[in-house]
Amino acid sequence: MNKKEKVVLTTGGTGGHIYPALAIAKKLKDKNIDVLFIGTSHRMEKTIVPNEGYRFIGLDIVPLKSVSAVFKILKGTLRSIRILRREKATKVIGFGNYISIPVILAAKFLRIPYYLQEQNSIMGLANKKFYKGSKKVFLAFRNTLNSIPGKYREKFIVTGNPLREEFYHKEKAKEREKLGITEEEKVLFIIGGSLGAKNINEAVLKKWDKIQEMKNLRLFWGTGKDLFEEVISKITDYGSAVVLPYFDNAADIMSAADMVLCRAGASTVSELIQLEKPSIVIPYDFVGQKENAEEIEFVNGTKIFENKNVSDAIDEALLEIKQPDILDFMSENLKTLKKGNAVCSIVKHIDLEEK
Ligand SMILES: CC(=O)N[C@H]1[C@@H](OP(=O)(O)OP(=O)(O)OC[C@H]2O[C@@H](n3ccc(=O)[nH]c3=O)[C@H](O)[C@@H]2O)O[C@H](CO)[C@@H](O)[C@@H]1O
Repeated sequence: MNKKEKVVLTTGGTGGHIYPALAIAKKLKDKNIDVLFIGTSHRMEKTIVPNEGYRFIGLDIVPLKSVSAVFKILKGTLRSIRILRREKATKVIGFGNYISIPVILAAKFLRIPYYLQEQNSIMGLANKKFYKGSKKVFLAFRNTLNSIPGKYREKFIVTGNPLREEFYHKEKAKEREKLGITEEEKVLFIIGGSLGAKNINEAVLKKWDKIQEMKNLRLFWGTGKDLFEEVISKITDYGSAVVLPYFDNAADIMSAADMVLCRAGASTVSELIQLEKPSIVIPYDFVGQKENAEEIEFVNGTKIFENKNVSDAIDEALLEIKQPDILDFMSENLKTLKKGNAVCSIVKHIDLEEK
C-alpha cells in the first residue's frame, strides 16, 4: 500500500454520480492507493459502494431545500473534518451535487488539496461554488468551459466522463455472439437513467404490439428497479424481449445494440460516445440533460425528442434501426467526440506521490 497517499472520494445520489467515482477508485486501488468513500446514509451509494468492496461512510444529509437541511450540512461538515483528520486524507475528489459539499468544505478547512469532476455539460451548483479553490476540475464536455471566466480556465481539463472499465474494451461482434444474437437481428436497448423513466416505460407498453410484430427485432429493456413490477404486470407475451429492472451488464448490451433509446444522463451520453452507438434520446427535463444530449446531437450522433413526444421517439427508433446507412452515419460522427480513457487521464492529473 502506498503509505503517502489516502484519497477520499465524495459522491452519491444517482448512478450518474457514483459510477464515475467507482471507476476512479478502481484505478487508484490498482495503484495500491487507499481510498475511502463518503456519501449519504440514505441513497444508492450506501449499498453500491460497499458492494464494490470499498470502505464507505454515510452522512445524514439531504437536498438543500429547508433550514434543517442546512444544519445537516453543517453537522456533516464537522463530521467530515473529524473523518479527514482521523484518516489522514491527502487528497479529496468531489463528484458534484449537494452530497459533496460537507467533505469539500472540510477539505478547504484542513487545506487538503481537492479536485472536482463534472459529469454534465452544464456545471452543477456545488462544483460552480467550489471550483475556484480546487486544484483541478475534470470535465466531460468541452462546452462546459464556455461558462468559465478566462482566468480560471487553466484549472480545467476536458477528459470525458470516467466510465466503468468494461466500456473501454468492447467489441460489438463478440458481445452479440455472447448473447446469441444472429446477424439478421437488430438489437434495440431501452433504458431510462439509473432509476428508470416512467414515461418511457408507459410509451413502450403502448407500442408493445408494434414492437412484437417487428421481424428480427431483439429488445432489451431496463425499466428501473422501482418501476419493474408495475411494467411486468402489464405484459402477457414477451416474445424474444428481455425485460429487467436493471442491467448490471449494460456495457455488454449497449455494445451489442444497433440502436439505444434512453435519457440523456451524463454517463449514458458518454457511454454512447465511447461505444459509438446511434441513439434516440429523450432528455429528462430540468436537470441539464438537454445540453448533454446536444453534445452528441451537434455532430449528428443522435436525435433528440421531448418528453411529450416519447411515443414518436419509439416510432423513430423502430424506423431507423432498419436503416444501416443512418446507423453508420451516426456512429461515424460520434467518433469525433471520443477522448480516450478518462479514468487514466484523470488519475494521471491528480498529483499523487509515488510510494
Ligand atoms: C434525474 C437526474 O437527476 N439525473 C441525473 C443523474 O442521472 P442518472 O444517474 O440517471 O444517469 P447517467 O446517465 O449519468 O448514469 C446512469 C448510469 O446507469 C447505468 N445503467 C442504467 C440502466 C441500467 O439498466 N443499467 C445501468 O448500468 C448507465 O449505463 C449509466 O452508467 O446523474 C447524471 C450525472 O450527474 C445527470 O446527468 C442526470 O441528469
